[in-house]
Amino acid sequence: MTGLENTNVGSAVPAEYPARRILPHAPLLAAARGERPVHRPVWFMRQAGRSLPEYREIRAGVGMLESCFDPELVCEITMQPVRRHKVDAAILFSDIVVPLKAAGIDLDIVAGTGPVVANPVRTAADVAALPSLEAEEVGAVARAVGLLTRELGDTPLIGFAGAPFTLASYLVEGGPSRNHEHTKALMHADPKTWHALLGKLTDVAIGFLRAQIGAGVDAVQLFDSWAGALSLADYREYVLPHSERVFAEIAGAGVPRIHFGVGTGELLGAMGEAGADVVGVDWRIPLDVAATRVGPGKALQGNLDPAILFAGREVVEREVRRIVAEADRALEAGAIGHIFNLGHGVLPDTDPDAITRVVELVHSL
Ligand SMILES: O=C(O)CCc1c2[nH]c(c1CC(=O)O)Cc1[nH]c(c(CC(=O)O)c1CCC(=O)O)Cc1[nH]c(c(CC(=O)O)c1CCC(=O)O)Cc1[nH]c(c(CCC(=O)O)c1CC(=O)O)C2
Repeated sequence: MTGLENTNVGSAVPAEYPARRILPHAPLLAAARGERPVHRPVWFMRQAGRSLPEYREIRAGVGMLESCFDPELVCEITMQPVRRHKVDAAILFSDIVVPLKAAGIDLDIVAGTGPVVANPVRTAADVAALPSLEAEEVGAVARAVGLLTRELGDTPLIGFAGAPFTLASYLVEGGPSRNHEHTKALMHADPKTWHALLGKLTDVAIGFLRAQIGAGVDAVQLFDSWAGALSLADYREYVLPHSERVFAEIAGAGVPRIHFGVGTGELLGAMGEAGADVVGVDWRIPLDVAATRVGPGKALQGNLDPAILFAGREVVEREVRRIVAEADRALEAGAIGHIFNLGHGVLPDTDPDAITRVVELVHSL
């Protein structure tokens, strides 16, 4: 019993995917598909957010989750880094817990902490009581995507969802966690309940991604930010089948799929099996080494350490050049493309001008 049986895929499933923008020359989409981009694409996780004064200004007095359900505000916040940095992709301003909130789970995002869940999920009864995600509950997000596809012109829009394991960790721990002890205890002590929980969260992720794809995003990223807390054996047994189902259920949409985690150096081979087109790599492993672990036929994304942006122009330039050289060696080692990114999100106090300079440098290489 893997817990994968008779799980209904979330009802946030459009009948069919409406026509999407055709962006024949978008470097991000070309790199993801192994075609030759006109220049090396670059974007940054968390590019929309606290590093930008214009973000802090427009968010003043508006709650984080409240802002995620305001289509016009989501559109403006998403556009801010695109206008300022001239990045090769926009990433939808939302959060990994948005579909959980939309489904009716009692949680909030506490500044300086992150998502906090009122009633942590610990038992089979808690799992059985979890609500499923209905399409209309994320209608505001779909409307934001619609506004953005008109505003963005030829720049692709990346949608995203939290991966089943990372979402489960927030629900079981009740908030950010260093050791994930309640999550791992449930995983090992009650596999049946664990797989039932991940099955429900897989449906939520699929439903959230399908709502975004149906509204016109051009690529998607699955954030398994906490997967690095797991051993390879546990990742394969308790997590991979569920992440695999997310990618399989959205494969028909024909949009590039990016699979990202943090601290995943030992998991890259298994993550490569989940079925995504691109694997995001954190800064702890060189991209050419990552290419040998992920296996051939995938594009790679990454992987500048976000902290390097605080080290001054010379260091940033040296490190960007190193990563581009490692990416070119990765292409010789079987990777089909490279999307320049950080190894995790932009840190809140980053100098926005340092980010703009990285875009200019990457485009010049
Ligand atoms: O420190 C805090 O105030 C809580 C930050 C936090 C949030 N969600 C959270 C966390 C935990 C964490 O990031 O460590 C929880 C969260 N949100 C997200 C992730 C995935 C990840 O970043 O690894 C996670 C888990 C991060 C982790 O636990 O390591 C995803 C996320 N949040 C967000 C976005 C969208 C975007 O950046 O455009 C995205 C996805 C796209 C991306 O990463 O680029 C946006 C977001 N979420 C949030 C914020 C801060 C809101 C504010 O105070 O103005 C912001 C904006 C910003 O980062 O400045 C809230």
